[in-house]
Amino acid sequence: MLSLWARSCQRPPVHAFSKGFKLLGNTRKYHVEVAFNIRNHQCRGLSSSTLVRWSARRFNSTQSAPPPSPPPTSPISNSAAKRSLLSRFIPSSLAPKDPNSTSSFAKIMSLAKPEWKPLTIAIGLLLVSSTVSMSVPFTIGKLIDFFSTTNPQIPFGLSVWQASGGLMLLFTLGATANAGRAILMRLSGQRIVGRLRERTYSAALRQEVEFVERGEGDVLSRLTTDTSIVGESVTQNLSDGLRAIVMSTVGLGAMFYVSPKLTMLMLAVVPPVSLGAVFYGRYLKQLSNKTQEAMGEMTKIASESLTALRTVQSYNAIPQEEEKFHQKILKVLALARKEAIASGIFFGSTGWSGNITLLALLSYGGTLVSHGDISMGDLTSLLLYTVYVGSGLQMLTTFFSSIMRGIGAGMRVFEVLDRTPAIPYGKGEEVPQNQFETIKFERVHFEYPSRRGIEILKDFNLELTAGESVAIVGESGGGKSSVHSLLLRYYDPIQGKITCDGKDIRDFSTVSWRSIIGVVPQDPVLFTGTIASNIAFGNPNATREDIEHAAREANCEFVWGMPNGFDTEIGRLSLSGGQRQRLAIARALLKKPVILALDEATSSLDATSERRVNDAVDKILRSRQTTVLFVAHRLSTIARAERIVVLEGGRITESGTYRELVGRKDSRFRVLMAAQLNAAAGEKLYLGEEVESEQEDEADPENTEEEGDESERTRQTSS
Ligand SMILES: Nc1ncnc2c1ncn2[C@@H]1O[C@H](COP(=O)(O)OP(=O)(O)OP(=O)(O)O)[C@@H](O)[C@H]1O
Repeated sequence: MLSLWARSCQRPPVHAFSKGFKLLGNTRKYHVEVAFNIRNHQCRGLSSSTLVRWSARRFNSTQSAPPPSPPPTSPISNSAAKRSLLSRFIPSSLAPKDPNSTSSFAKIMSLAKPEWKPLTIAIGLLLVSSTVSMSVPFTIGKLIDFFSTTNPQIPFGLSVWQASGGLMLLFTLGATANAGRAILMRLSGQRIVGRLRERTYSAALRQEVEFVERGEGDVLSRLTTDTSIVGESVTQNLSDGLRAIVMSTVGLGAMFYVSPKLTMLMLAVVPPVSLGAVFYGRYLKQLSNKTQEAMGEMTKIASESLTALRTVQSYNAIPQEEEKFHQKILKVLALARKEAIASGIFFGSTGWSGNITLLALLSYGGTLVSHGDISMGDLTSLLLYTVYVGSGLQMLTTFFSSIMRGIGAGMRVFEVLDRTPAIPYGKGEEVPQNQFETIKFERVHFEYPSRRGIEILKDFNLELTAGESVAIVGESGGGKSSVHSLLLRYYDPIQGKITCDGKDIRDFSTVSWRSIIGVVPQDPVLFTGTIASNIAFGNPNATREDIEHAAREANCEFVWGMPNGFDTEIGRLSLSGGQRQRLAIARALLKKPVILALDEATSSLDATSERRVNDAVDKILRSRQTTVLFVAHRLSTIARAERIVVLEGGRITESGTYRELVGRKDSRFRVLMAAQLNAAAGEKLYLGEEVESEQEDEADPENTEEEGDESERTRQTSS
């Protein structure tokens, strides 16, 4: 009976797997989208407050809970945590000993601080409902004695109906208080989780891209499942814990009042159960951490293949992806099995010891009744109180293990929250004015943090002057895009520096620095929304005229042909490669960048799209208001740049105008271009086209020089 009762009272541990996903069905999509596009968020130089506001809007629109209040600007303070109202209610013996756990515990408690009002009311209601329910065994005992006497007397001279009515009122009061407590706790819990998610999300967005890109799944799992476990710990589990404490202490007090001898007998089971609870809780915390890590890996596999569904399907790689996911699921299940066995053993043995105690109480209590030491009603009350105390103790165990689980999850969440990004976000000086004279890469050495020991750039030097356009050419994988990554401060050099008018760009705030740079990546990313919102990404205040002007400048004429024009809803991949590039150019132009980092799309564009993109680029070059750093592959783009630099072996080996480089008989540039022209000629031959004359035209430096001269002339005229 005790075990049955206890089992019904015991809250099953929150299973992170199902719960996290259920809770986050809608929000998840957005987090995945953003986690995958973190470079875009950062390079747009969105201000922190805009990001938080924006994410909160998108986030809250998918939550049923009331909107969370704006996130506090300061990080969680430890001193505040120590003063936390709720921490006073947690017995110190329950607080974990490991210093990391202790601070995580304090921080978790501090999360409840803004909710102190509803939580205090909830605690008051909890006391009321617990007092009422604790009076039930006593009342039942009295009723049994009342009905088993020949001349029943109700205290205070009340009639049976009056007494019944009074009891009914009391129980209704208890039930109402219980309902109020549950509602307040749940709402506070949702608000706490909402706030925690917002803060974690903001912290994740501010990390250097490498951190998020290396463990996207893990960050998402922290953001979703771990935060909900923490929220659960701080409200629901805490409420259950308080209830358990009230039930056990009041129950024990009542038992001592009825029969000290029987109470001592019952207490024999408490020490072994408590010891078991401590070990069980600690073991569960370790398991919980491992489970969350395994969940992160699982999420990463799923999000990677779902976002690349076209590739997965085109390569018939569904079985392969299923197998990878299955392996991760097996890992999660192995951990869940360990947890199931541990909880089975623990709850089975506590239930067994509870039943044995009850049996002992019945036998010894029966003897006491037969000797007339206690009444039948007293024995009944005592047995019922034992059940209450037993279930209270079991709830305490669950509470302890849930708190341990919450601490484990909290440590993972706070790891992101408290992490200092390797590239500080938004700290540093403002870029003085929106114009500069030179940007220099000075003796830059660079290697990716994930591939230490492999230098991509070795003693790389490059100078850009205001308004100049420079094309970096080189072999694939030579490090051209890495130069852009360094310029945008996705990474910092391991040696050397990048300076703007002599000042190291590391001294500038990343927000301010990135705000002067427009980026057109090789494979531009679109966000779910309208074409207008995609062009205005990072420029929430742009007017429709600004957006249309930028679109016109970028040759996005296809937008006017769409049924809903700029209000056409698009998804990640719902435009062609060329359209996406032009849209990305419009997005960059809207920002009115001082520097434009343009990574040319190579294979995705056909001849017409290429021409449209190049026309758009020409317009930018003609204005000479923007310094352009191209990563270029196609001769048609390369010829447009005022200066070409050849990147080989991690350094610049040649530099000059198109005419100069082509004019040098032994230049590496000629070799690189010849390889490209041969490839192009091969393509045309394959298509059965007449190539000779065209190839001659294109390969003849004189012809391309004319094109270069033409663009130079146009630039000079406009400037
Ligand atoms: N995030 C990363 N982590 C580790 N290594 C990377 C990363 N990105 C690129 N690399 C490596 O750095 C080298 C230079 O890459 P990068 O993209 O800069 O070359 P690229 O010249 O732009 O190539 P392509 O012309 O093919 O676009 C390559 O060997 C690549 O594998």
